[in-house]
Amino acid sequence: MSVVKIDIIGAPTAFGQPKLGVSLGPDAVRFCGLKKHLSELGHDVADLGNVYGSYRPEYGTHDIKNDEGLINFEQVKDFSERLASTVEASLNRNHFPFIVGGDHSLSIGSISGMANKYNNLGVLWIDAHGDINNSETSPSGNIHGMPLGVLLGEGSEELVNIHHEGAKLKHENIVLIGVRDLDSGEKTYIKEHGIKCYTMSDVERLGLDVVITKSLKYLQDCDGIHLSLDVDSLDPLEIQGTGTKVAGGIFLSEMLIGLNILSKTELLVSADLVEVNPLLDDCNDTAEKAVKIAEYIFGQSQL
Ligand SMILES: NC(=[NH2+])NCCC[C@H](N)C(=O)O
Ligand SMILES: [Mn+2]
Ligand SMILES: [Mn+2]
Repeated sequence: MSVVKIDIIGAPTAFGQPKLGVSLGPDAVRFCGLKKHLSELGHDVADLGNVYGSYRPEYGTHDIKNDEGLINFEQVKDFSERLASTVEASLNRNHFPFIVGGDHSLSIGSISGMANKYNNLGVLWIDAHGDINNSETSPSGNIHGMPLGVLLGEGSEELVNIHHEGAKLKHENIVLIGVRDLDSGEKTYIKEHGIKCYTMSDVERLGLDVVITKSLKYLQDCDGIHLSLDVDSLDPLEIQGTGTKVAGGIFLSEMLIGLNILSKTELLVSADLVEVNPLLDDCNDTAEKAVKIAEYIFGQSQL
């Protein structure tokens, strides 16, 4: 990757899911030297601090469901608006917004913030989950299981219209990678809309390097690519500190091979790194690994 101006944007939201601690993710990752490590790769790195909405996640409000069954709806909406504005401002300075979470509902805000500049944005979604539910298909009401659904224009209109009206992504511009725990409504949705999907079995069969190479080819006509990486895509044997672990995931060594390939494309314009929860972690080990992942996104290599 050529040298970029990286804006680290902390997105300490926890409203998209029920477990305390994920709002501490951005600081846990900072404590492992995120800024220093990215700077050592030659990039010009600024840490913009954390984005806060009007509600503070550490006080915990995981009990309010709206009429559509969405939990913490007002909080997620409010946070997403703020994050979208911060991301857009970063883009307007021609910087690379690097959003560190926080739960995965934050991608509603981050990707909405990209959509004014990129009207043909590609997304690589590396995750154990599809996060493509909507108010109808969600088994839980947790909005971190719905960001892709929202960005594709499904479900709650108020969430769909965040930052500006309408869907922010096209079905043909999304690639799901490493998924192994899809809800039945998600499976139907993916098939009906022909969404490109490399399941965990595909990753095992082909290798993550081949999967990423194929994905980049598939997205080659996009005007930019956003990476959204949920740390629960990794195997729980290596990643303790995250809220919805699923066995049989990607190992860190393989993730780094894939990211090394990704880092070579000039189309990569923004990224989210989400779901690090230090309260579920073992001595901040997951945050350490998240920093390693961040380094490889920005061009680190073993030699
Ligand atoms: N970003 C995540 N970890 N998402 C987990 C989602 C789990 C489940 N599919 C749900 O919708 O509730
Ligand atoms: Mn996940
Ligand atoms: Mn996710």
